[in-house]
Amino acid sequence: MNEEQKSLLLESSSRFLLSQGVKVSYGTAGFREDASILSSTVYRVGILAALRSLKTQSVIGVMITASHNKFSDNGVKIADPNGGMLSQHWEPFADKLANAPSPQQLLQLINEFVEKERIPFDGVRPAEILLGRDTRPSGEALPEAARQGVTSIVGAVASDMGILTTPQLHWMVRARNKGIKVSEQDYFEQLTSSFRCLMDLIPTERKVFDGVNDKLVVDGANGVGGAKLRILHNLLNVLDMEVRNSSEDEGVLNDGVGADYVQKEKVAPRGFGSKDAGTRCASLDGDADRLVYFSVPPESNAQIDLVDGDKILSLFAVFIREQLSLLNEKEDIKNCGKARLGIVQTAYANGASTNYLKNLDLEVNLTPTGVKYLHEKAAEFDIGIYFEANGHGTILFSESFIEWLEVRSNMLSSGSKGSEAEKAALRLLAVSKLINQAVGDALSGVLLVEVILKHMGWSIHRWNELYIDLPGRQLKVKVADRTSVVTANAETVVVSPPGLQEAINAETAKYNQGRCFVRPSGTEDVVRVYAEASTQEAADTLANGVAKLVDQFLG
Ligand SMILES: CC(=O)N[C@H]1[C@@H](OP(=O)(O)O)O[C@H](CO)[C@@H](O)[C@@H]1O
Ligand SMILES: [Mg+2]
Repeated sequence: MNEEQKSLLLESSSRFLLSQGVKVSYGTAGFREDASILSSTVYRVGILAALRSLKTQSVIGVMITASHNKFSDNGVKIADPNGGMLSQHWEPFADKLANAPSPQQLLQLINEFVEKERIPFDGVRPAEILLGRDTRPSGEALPEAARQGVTSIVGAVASDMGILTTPQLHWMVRARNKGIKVSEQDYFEQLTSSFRCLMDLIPTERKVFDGVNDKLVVDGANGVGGAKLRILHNLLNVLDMEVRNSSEDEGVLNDGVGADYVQKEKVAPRGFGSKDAGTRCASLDGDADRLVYFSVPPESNAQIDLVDGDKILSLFAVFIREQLSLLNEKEDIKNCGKARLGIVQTAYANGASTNYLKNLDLEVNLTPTGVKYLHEKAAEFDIGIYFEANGHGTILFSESFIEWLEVRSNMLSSGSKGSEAEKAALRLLAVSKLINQAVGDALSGVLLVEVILKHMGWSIHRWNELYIDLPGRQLKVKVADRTSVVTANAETVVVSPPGLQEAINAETAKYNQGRCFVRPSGTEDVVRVYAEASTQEAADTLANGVAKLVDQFLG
């Protein structure tokens, strides 16, 4: 770094001093804190993004959101060149940068990192950053802090893309680096055209819908997703859809609404009740990267029927598998049998979903919690489908498989127009354009679920009956130091403290179909306990028993 660069950094960072006593961490999904203390963090993430852009010589994204956290929080995360999460390799530097106590120490850190990573400054393409934010009022001022961070690197440019869902921003970064147009209109255009293509390819004999009514009602968590879904709905003009909880005029963001609340509490969000009994309902989270479905029972105090991320994954897997087997039926393209379809879940996936998928002869992989791990694993397959139980997930298509599909669909259409194999190839191509290839995206997820249900002729109840969830319970245990819990085998086994896993095993063995694991949360200061068993009562007792063990070993 030359002297001009150093003095620019010193000068601008003196305007964003760290609040006293604040220690932030990049965590599972970026920095999240009370919005009032975030401007220095966002400023520093601006610097980080510009450095990442120089290093990768690509466009980088900065998204200001705290997803499902409470209204008064906000947060910031980075989208890497392919639209995915920030490389894990850079996370320790992100932590150090955000916590550097003074401008001088900040400068020293940056200088050392630039040397170590050999970040090029001269004679290279200047850094370019896309900024996005959700609808939180605290997000109005924060993009300016990010912009000042970005422009404290000489020549760097920040483009403010305005209010977006997290997946829209990730989509734009990915598209920009592939040389594709990146406006919000382009995003909507890609989603609507691929959705229409899938609708046109629905087999005519299946167009009968076995549900009582075909209407979908969506809970927008009073966040950014509801308003965007309304736009999409108007553009499509073919879906019978009502969007509720779509802005702060209707209620507080994430307060008794949203996918996180619905999935964790297993209750209907505010604004939904027995009047919706039997109707297909869905819920987005605060920044619209998670999606769950549910239906409300007629009795007002009964539990909702939750159709979670595992079941969305299963629906997608059934559909993709059907298309691959249609392709296989065509004698001359048996090669597609080589297409590797992989499923990726975490240990939180309901055991019944994993059994169901394995019984379909699918390869199921487990990774640690956090989308960055699932995404990485799914990218190893020709088609990789990943979902967390909480509704964050997507379907990844490898570049080579897409090329193969394009060639095949062209060959097929010259030979046998309108064959089943050709339609299957076209459907898979349309899915690859509809479903977000960068991150889980509730808007594209809703459209894909809706069109697959129509394709299958399934109601939400038929879909929910793919398998019956095993009763489960999740608990949080507050301990002195959660980092003293060390796990292995995709977080299913505790290796430290010694003796804890043996005690968990002994407890779990007492229960029919018992399964239990514990791990330190990456976003909250707690150890999480997850238990499953053949009855709800047994799952509850197992979870409570293991929570006590955690307390005894670590309390
Ligand atoms: C059990 C659970 O839902 N864990 C969530 C939660 O992570 P924890 O590390 O468990 O706090 O937040 C992550 C980020 O949103 C999400 O990826 C993950 O699935
Ligand atoms: Mg989210």
